[in-house]
Amino acid sequence: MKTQPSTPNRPHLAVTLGDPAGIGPEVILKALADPAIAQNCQITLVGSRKLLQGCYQQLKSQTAIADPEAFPILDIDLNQEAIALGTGNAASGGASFAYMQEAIARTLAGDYQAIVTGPIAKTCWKAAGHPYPGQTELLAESAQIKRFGMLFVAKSPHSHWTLRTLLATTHIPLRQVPDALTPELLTWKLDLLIECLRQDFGIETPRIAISGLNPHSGENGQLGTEEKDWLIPWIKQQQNIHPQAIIDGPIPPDTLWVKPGQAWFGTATNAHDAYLALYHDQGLIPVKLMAFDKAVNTTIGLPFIRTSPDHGTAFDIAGQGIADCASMKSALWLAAELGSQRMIGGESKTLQSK
Ligand SMILES: NC(=O)c1ccc[n+]([C@@H]2O[C@H](COP(=O)([O-])OP(=O)(O)OC[C@H]3O[C@@H](n4cnc5c(N)ncnc54)[C@H](O)[C@@H]3O)[C@@H](O)[C@H]2O)c1
Ligand SMILES: N[C@H](C(=O)O)[C@H](O)COP(=O)(O)O
Repeated sequence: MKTQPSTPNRPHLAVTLGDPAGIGPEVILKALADPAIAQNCQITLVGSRKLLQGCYQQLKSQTAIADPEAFPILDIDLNQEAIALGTGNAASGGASFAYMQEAIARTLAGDYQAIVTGPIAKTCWKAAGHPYPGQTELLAESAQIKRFGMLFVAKSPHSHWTLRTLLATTHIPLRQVPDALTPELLTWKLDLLIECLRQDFGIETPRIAISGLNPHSGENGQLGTEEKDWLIPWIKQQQNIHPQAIIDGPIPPDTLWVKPGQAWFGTATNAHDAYLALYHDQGLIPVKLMAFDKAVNTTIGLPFIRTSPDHGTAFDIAGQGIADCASMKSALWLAAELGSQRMIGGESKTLQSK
């Protein structure tokens, strides 16, 4: 398939279908039923044409859904017979991995400015012989990037305030978290976050809140010593290193989320521009509680833009036509917005009809 060149300020997005047994194809076609998205970017679908057509035929009578033939399709048809909606397996994992590989290779070759990924199941990748912790790590490895981050971005429909949460550690067992957290790790995660807030979100003097690890941030060593031993001195050091940023913390991990919760519902105006959570569920429980239907998983530090919905494959509802496409829509919007900003050299550009 020949790819079209990107037109000025209208970035070209490669949209991978995710696990073909999950809700990825459904939420992508539902999101693309909104014509405003394609006004602001070019879309190429990466995955099985047959699967997309099947999804469209099955759901077109019951819901607003885009005809996949309205978009270029990079057709990758792999062992279709072994794939059953709602049951992820090695075949579905192998297919979603192949979609990603193709999208990444073409993006690195310059065909696309961004990759928007449908959800995959890590167990299915493992069953197919690809034991990556997630798509994030495959993207970073393929781009030969060692320093990258998982940032969740969600715009409140109530107040229009934006919640940004970076996870310092991601897909590791909880038991390993305290050992994985080091001043070195947090230093480059914070550097990456500050750079991203400036470059992609136009926030020159970002206010960042950093979570503690232990209950009440250790209560002066009584409930855990990481804060006293190194986190508090490290934060003081970072405040000196980054005079153009305001860095607060460690804030006790429970109360950290009170202000963003209020800002989300419009009852506080002084929440931080970004939050650095120390582990996966410390950051993602509040994000998904507030914004499961809005949040976008963004990989920062890559040479291209990557966004994804915050939800997973939802095998339990695949094929029923009831999957909510709002998070996928937000992922497409954010990729288009960040892509067009980078194309015009970092100047902010508001998208049409958002
Ligand atoms: N972007 C990604 O690739 C991504 C993100 C999160 C989880 N995952 C993976 O997905 C798999 C399943 O994870 P899980 O069960 O923890 O989370 P999940 O998000 O797939 O499902 C959690 C619950 O939310 C519901 N749900 C999810 N998305 C929905 C939508 N758009 N509309 C309506 N209901 C929705 C599901 O039906 C389920 O009840 C795992 O393998 C996980 O690693 C992938
Ligand atoms: N931790 C993410 C979430 O819960 O939404 C998700 O699993 C990310 O996975 P990828 O690395 O595949 O984007």
